Amino acid sequence: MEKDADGFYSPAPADEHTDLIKSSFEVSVTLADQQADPNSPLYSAKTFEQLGLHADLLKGIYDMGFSKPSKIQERALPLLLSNPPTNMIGQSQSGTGKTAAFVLTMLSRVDFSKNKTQAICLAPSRELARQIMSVVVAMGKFTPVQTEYAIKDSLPRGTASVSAHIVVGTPGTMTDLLRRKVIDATEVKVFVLDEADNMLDQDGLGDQTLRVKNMLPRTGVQIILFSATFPDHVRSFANKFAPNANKIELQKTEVTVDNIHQFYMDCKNEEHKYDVLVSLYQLLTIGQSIIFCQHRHTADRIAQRMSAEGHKVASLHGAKDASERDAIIDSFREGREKVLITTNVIARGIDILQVNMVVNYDLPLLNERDNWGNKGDSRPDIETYIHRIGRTGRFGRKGISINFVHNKETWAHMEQIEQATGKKITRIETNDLDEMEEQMKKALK
Ligand SMILES: Nc1ncnc2c1ncn2[C@@H]1O[C@H](COP(=O)(O)OP(=O)(O)OP(=O)(O)O)[C@@H](O)[C@H]1O
Repeated sequence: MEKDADGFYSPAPADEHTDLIKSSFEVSVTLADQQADPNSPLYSAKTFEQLGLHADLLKGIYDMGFSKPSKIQERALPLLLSNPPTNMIGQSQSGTGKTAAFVLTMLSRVDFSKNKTQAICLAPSRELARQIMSVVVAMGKFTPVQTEYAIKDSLPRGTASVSAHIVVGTPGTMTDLLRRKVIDATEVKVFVLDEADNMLDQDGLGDQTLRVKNMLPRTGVQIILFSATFPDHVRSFANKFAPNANKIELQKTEVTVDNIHQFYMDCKNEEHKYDVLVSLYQLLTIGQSIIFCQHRHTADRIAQRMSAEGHKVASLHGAKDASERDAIIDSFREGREKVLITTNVIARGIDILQVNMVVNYDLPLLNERDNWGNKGDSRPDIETYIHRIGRTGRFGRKGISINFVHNKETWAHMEQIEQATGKKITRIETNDLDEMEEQMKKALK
């Protein structure tokens, strides 16, 4: 099975199982080469057969077109599947296959003869929850797995109870369904947090996630935390949340993958950023692109302006209603839209292989407030940066990110990002389209 036009999995013609990574530019690197390179995060010495998976799940994996596990899958799966179940805190770069590791664990631990919820997975956005569900359904294709969403507007009004084996959702709706006993948690034995550092952050979803955990059985639940990033300030909470966990960790400088080439453009001012973005349009539409803004209103404003000037772009953010959000991301997955202007709502986890360019129209910032709630000095949000650029360069593919800087402050932010990630960010001139195209082609080769 390969991803269909919707970006979800569906059966592929037999001859389409190829290791060649497709891109709009000619690409010579093959996935097989990378999976044979011990320095690659995709490397594995083992086969899926050696990881102790059930035959029905192996069928699901091969049907998705996977041939070898990645490093995180090889290392995590034996630990995740061993008995007695042990908690896991797992870190691996963006786009290296963490989803399969936790989805296979949920599917392996479910007793399909019991119509009870046995695994719960939380993600920070409805878009990511829906994507994870598509992987559960694809990998579980040869099992009798029943699934249900816990995302806004997903259950018909008046649903009294859910008996699905696996429930995937966002923390607010999950809390609501557990509290109202629509989901019976008494038989839950696996609890997964994808993007765990974000889910546990006290400034973010931490409280809600803890509320969900407190409604699960006190013992006998295997807690699985996965992310590409685990900043120091959430590590200690993660250790408490998933006690005695097996840990797979990355060094700080290993967190970004080398196949994403990072650039910056020195814009004159805020308005010039818009002009530069418009001048990039042709390059943005060679493959697909995601443009990240700090605020919803910026995303809307840019999208409206560009549309009015005849460019085809879409915008997506958390202020849109659920059905509209689903339609926009589905349309982008299908490739009907090539440029998506958005906020941090889809900075994490979203896996669309055709995305070969990410633009940080605004660099991501931490919400710094002093004790009185006033805005203090701004600092770049390094983790969000890493996740944003990780929307390209999925599973060994090449990708490009471009940061727009336009004043002293944004320059300083970019330098801090460069320092923290240990990766060079190369300048591209804003006024030389040919050179820009050349650089980009080189980066994608
Ligand atoms: N063993 C494999 N062989 C081939 N493709 C794989 C394999 N494992 C995962 N993939 C593919 O790699 C892509 C990235 O996987 P996934 O979305 O799980 O990454 P991730 O590590 O969760 O990234 P992020 O940190 O951004 O959430 C997906 O398209 C997935 O189908």
